[in-house]
Amino acid sequence: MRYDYDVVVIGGGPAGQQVAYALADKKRVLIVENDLWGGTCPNRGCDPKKMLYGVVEAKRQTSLYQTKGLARTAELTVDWPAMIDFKDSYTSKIPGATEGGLRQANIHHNRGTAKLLSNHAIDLEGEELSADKIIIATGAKAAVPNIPGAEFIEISDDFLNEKVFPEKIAIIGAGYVAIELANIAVTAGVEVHVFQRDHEILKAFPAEYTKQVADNLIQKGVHFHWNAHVTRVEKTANELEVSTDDETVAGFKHVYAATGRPANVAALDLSAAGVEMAETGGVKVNEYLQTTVENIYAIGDVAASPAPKLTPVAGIEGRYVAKLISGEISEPIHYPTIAQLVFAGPELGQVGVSLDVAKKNPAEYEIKVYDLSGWYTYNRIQDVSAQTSVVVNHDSGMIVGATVLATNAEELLNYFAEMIANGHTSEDLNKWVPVYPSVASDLQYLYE
Ligand SMILES: Cc1cc2nc3c(=O)[nH]c(=O)nc-3n(C[C@H](O)[C@H](O)[C@H](O)COP(=O)(O)OP(=O)(O)OC[C@H]3O[C@@H](n4cnc5c(N)ncnc54)[C@H](O)[C@@H]3O)c2cc1C
Ligand SMILES: NC(=O)c1ccc[n+]([C@@H]2O[C@H](COP(=O)([O-])OP(=O)(O)OC[C@H]3O[C@@H](n4cnc5c(N)ncnc54)[C@H](O)[C@@H]3O)[C@@H](O)[C@H]2O)c1
Repeated sequence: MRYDYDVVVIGGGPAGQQVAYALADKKRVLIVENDLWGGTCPNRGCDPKKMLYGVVEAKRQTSLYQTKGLARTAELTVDWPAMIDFKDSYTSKIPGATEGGLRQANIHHNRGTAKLLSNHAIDLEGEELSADKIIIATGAKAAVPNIPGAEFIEISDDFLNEKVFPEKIAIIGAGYVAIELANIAVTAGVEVHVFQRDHEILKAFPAEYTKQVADNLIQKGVHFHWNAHVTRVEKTANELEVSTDDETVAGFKHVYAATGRPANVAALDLSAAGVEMAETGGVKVNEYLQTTVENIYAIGDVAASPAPKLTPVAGIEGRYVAKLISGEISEPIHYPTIAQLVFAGPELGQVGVSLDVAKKNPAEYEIKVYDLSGWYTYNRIQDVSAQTSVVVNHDSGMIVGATVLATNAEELLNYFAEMIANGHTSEDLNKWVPVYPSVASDLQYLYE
């Protein structure tokens, strides 16, 4: 049977693009996108978020040097509209540049919403196209609680595009998105209220560290409403009111939902091809990222794979499926060490064996806690609360996990990720001469 394409990729985000580029020279590939080429990460996720984070972090880090040689004659303030313009100067180029890249690589690409018609056919805006293999890479979409007033609730996409200083906002949820947006807003001078249904934030991270993140945000001025089940949002004149079981808080300019990002499958009509969803959410996949239909794969945020939903993971899954399809490999996917980090000023990140796992297996692991404020770099930048907990394997003596809460924690965490992934020991550290003084040269303190 001759199909129109060897491979049709649905979704032009980080996951879908990796497959398309990796197979461009080997297969007849079509990639389709119904919104912004580039997907969530560069248009309305990681990259624009970090543009705003950079601005507010500059403000916070400047304040660390107060009384240490940096005198402030006027208050440093965030100019919200200028900050959003700065972000737009980056994001506005993304869809065009992404499409240009596909064109240059001679990858067939079409705009439109794809819908499955069978296991070998899709409908693209009324046109039927057939393919030997179909890759579902449609990402995830923010969930909005189904409560009275849901029509007034916005999501992170809206926050990142808000041109007017928002004065007072409510955020429902306390996961990654909520904490990162709350930090940006409060540092920019916005009154921020976070409504969380229990008394925990950032559940993927160890509680002793997330408590510190919450305390830092409270110190910056965030109002946490714990055990708060938001029951309705009402509009009064130009303001919004948020009601929970216990209270009503008024005066909000915006109410944002940050209550998770379920798989984006609404338009796909998965059942037409026999593709099933996993009970936990996401498109059900096996260890080859195959869905319940042999020739249809799911990758990135849309897939119910066991890895965290992050851009580098979308890339790994995309490259894996491309190699599988081109016959370069035949083994199940193997995920390397994956570092995760919340940009919360200071940042909280973890990699490798978690503290929870280490605590449950004391015969195997030892946890070493380091007060980083004594390390040269953290003393120099005056981050007096910087800390890391390192998990060491008793038998090998090697570092197998780390949690870091510090300014620019991503740097230290990336070194830990490298050490863990490659099984580096203290002797290996002595084999290179990093720039002195720097975070890398500070690593010697781990073995003193
Ligand atoms: C606010 C925010 C901040 C984030 N920060 C980080 C971070 O700092 N670090 C990190 O690693 N990750 C971060 N993430 C997560 C990261 O953005 C995702 O993990 C990543 O974008 C997943 O890539 P993907 O290709 O699977 O999905 P997406 O990037 O969502 O791409 C899927 C694409 O498919 C398209 N599509 C959907 N349905 C159809 C259809 N039927 N037909 C055609 N096209 C369709 C969509 O329009 C979209 O462009 C963040 C996410 C958010 C929301
Ligand atoms: N720095 C990063 O790498 C980064 C940043 C942002 C997002 N992301 C990715 O995006 C994913 C989605 O982020 P997220 O913050 O939307 O989800 P999340 O799963 O991290 O957090 C969801 C939060 O919403 C709460 N919640 C869920 N349903 C609720 C309801 N009905 N009412 C009240 N609260 C409710 C949960 O208790 C939790 O606090 C993350 O898991 C991560 O993979 C990564």
